[in-house]
Amino acid sequence: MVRKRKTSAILVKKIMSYAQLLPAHLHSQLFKQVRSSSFLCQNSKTNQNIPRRLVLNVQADRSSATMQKPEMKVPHVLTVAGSDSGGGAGIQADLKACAARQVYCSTVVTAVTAQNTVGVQGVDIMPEDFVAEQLKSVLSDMDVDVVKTGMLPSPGIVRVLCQSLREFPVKALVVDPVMVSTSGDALAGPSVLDGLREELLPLANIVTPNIKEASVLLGGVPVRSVSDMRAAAKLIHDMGPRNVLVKGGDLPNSSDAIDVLFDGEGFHELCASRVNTRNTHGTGCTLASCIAAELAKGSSVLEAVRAAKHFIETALDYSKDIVIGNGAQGPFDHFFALKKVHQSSYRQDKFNPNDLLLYAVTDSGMNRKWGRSISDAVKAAVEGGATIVQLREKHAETREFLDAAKACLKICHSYGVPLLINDRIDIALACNADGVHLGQSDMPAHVARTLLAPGKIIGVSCKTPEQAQQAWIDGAHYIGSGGVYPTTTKEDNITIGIDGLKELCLASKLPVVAIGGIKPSNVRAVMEIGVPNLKGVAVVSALFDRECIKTETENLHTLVSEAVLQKKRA
Ligand SMILES: Cc1ncc(COP(=O)(O)OP(=O)(O)O)c(N)n1
Ligand SMILES: Cc1ncsc1CCOP(=O)(O)O
Ligand SMILES: [Mg+2]
Repeated sequence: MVRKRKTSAILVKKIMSYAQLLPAHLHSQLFKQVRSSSFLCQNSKTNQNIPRRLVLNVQADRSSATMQKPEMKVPHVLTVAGSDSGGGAGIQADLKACAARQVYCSTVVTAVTAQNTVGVQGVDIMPEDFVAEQLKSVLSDMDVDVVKTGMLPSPGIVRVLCQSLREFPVKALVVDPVMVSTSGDALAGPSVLDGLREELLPLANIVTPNIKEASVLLGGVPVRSVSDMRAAAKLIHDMGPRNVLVKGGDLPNSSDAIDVLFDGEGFHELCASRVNTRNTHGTGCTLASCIAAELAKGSSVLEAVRAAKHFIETALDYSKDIVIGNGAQGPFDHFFALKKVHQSSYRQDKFNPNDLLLYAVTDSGMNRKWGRSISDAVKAAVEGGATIVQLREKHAETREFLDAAKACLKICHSYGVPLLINDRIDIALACNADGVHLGQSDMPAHVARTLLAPGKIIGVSCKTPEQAQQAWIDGAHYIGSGGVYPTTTKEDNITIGIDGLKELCLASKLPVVAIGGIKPSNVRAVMEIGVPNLKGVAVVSALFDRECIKTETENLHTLVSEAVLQKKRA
């Protein structure tokens, strides 16, 4: 009896999947036959049971009813790199990074290294003809979106790669100019440099040198500070790549991992917390592969770089205590998201607490006063360096709010900045915003969590340690706390002062952003309260009730970044 029920469940499943392959007009035939008793026969090739009469009908009907083939384009990165027998870097890191970012990855192997956590014991370089053959195999057949390069150990390999890229153009090229392994062993000699500089870099959308590689690319110019990194990024940009990301992870005397991105017009300084761990082997390969994966999915360069940096920071933090190998530098775990050990995964997914640095909160009254649309105001704020935006449109009609939210989402995402909606979960759901900000009288965060997709950000306003404790239990990602100073933006708002803010921060594990009356003259005093989970300031009038939003945002961004750096140095 039990067996019979099991069998029929399997058959129903099979029939349903078979139905998906058929043109719609054959579905009714299939289901009619399912009800009759003699509907199964064996397919001679696959030995699978399939509906008998339907097979005959499909054969008779071939000319008009071709089998429907469901087509789904899979984002695809091709990595052209060396194999690391230890599995931490090279091709192996690239495969894991792309898999973790849900992107398909094909591989062209340029060299095989004998390598472990101690160092590189041997390198066998592939003949350039065979690299060319691998490139042709993949590029002539598969729909590759982005090519990412790692170890290119001979000038001939650089040459055949450039020839292949000209023959089979792709959407983007990410060049990680790998020259030295993390253990200090040389992986590409000076003979490769000319080809890299003259042939490959002009084809690249982005090149990602660390400070040592930037220095080598520039013929030995020292790169020792953030301002050296900016100068180096500009000079490397002159070699032809559209974007240059100089990675400052090895900068001396820096408690943060600061990278500089130059896009030919302006600089973006991207800051991530330095994770104290030995397990950093493969971070360069992984970062470049994540950037490639995000570009393959359609992100902008800035968005891709931000997402990749956040991925690395989270992976390093998750893996900081794992032990693989006996050497000085171990690999890390790319698949932290599969292991729900840390916190529940939604708390980590999309949210980067560093994004709270300069939180721009809009106000419809102020935009009306200055004759600006919501999207123009938001554009100016993100151009000026706002790191997260909240639409707080208390008087907007639903449709107007939704249209504005959609437009703002496009703008924010093109700068890699998350967009949250104040109060209105319906608007957040309808425009697929990155999350919501909720007050004490809004929907409780744990209920909002059940409505929003996993990974969407939830912020909660709190004035007291008890409210902060509840926000943590409810699964909030961050707390907005204030008014720190008196404000006219929010009626009847109780001021908690610097002391109230500090007390709340100390009582919570969650990242906190301070709000209420914050402006250039007091931002330093707020950030100086000396608690690690105070991540930034949220501001309405000091940005949106001013003549030039972009200038005010730039100014405040500089002040708050300086305050954070100083806090870290202290
Ligand atoms: C970042 C941030 N913090 C606090 C608030 C205030 O939210 P709430 O208490 O719900 O008040 P309204 O903004 O809805 O008036 C906020 N909006 N953002
Ligand atoms: C929304 C909100 N919540 C607490 S204070 C405040 C208003 C902040 O506005 P401003 O930055 O203009 O003081
Ligand atoms: Mg509210």
